[in-house]
Amino acid sequence: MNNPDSASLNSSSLNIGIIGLGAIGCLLSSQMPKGFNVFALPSKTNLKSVDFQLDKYDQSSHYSIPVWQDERLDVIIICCKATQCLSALALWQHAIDQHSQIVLLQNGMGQHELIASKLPNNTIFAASTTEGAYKKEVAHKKDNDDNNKNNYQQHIVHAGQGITHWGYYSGPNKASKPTLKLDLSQLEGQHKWHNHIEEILFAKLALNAVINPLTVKYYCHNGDLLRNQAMTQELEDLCLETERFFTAMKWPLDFNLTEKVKFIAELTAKNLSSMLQDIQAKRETEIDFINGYLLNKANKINYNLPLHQKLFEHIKSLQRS
Ligand SMILES: NC(=O)C1=CN([C@@H]2O[C@H](COP(=O)(O)OP(=O)(O)OC[C@H]3O[C@@H](n4cnc5c(N)ncnc54)[C@H](OP(=O)(O)O)[C@@H]3O)[C@@H](O)[C@H]2O)C=CC1
Ligand SMILES: CC(C)(CO)C(=O)C(=O)O
Repeated sequence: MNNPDSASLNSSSLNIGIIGLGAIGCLLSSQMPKGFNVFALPSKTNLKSVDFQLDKYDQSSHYSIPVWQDERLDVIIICCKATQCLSALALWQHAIDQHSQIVLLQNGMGQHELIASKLPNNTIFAASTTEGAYKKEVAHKKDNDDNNKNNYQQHIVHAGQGITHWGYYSGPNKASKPTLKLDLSQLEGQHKWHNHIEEILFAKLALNAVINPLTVKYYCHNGDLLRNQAMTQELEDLCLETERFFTAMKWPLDFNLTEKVKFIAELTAKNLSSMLQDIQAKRETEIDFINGYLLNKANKINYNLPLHQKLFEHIKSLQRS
């Protein structure tokens, strides 16, 4: 289902800002139709544009997204990691006015509450994607001092097609169920409006909280979790602990978690989880917003999650080393 009311808005006159031009931010900006006014809000504020090559369906295309100058932004989509949301907001706070709709597009949970508390007058939406994309390399960096134009060239690979769900999260006019100004039907790829986006966020959280830390613990591809009896047993135990906690919290999970985790691990058998990729690249992981989010909520009701706790401490110790 598409966002019901947005089609009546003239999307081409909208100004869309994208904070975080990494793998998903670049992919999403490439999915905006020509004629949309899309502006980049990257981590390097001195750029004039963010330029990237995107490989998808065996084709390479080049994109150049102008960096936001002072345009009024109707919709701002935050595409950085959950851990980076607060600093990204601080960096680009001046680009946000109270009419800007904010969309958070990350794995994990907790960042929505943090951002909503910083922007109580803005309507917040959440999005979650099963698309797969990665940054191949920084091909080159051009500095043209003559016209003071700096371009930062990235190479993004769209590795797996998926679906992006969008939905209302929070805001000052909750009762009126505000709709997103962006008409999702005009975007390339699969984009769907969801009336209860928390369901999607919680489902992704449960999957990530099992697959990601286990692949780090065993330093393995997703599918390898199912090739060893002891590892599979641990995966099943972790699924059970997670499912029981979701039930205790009355969080939605309308599928059998063990079956779903096994299905996704098999479907993505040759993939390295995003958490393992972060560990390998010595980047901060999203553990605080995945297993850490569960532990935080569990602490508040004196609920024990021993398996999550152990994995959390393990990943944290790896991050420190
Ligand atoms: N990649 C994928 O296939 C998938 C990713 N996701 C989720 O999507 C989210 C984004 O992931 P992904 O695109 O892979 O991550 P990336 O690391 O590729 O991109 C994050 C981007 O945010 C930028 N950024 C960091 N801090 C700031 C800041 N203060 N202001 C502006 N920009 C900032 C980074 O810039 P810099 O590099 O300069 O720090 C980087 O370009 C994550 O939550 C991830 O879990 C979900 C499904 C699939
Ligand atoms: C579902 C999974 C585990 C697939 O790799 C993922 O979303 C991730 O790596 O973050």
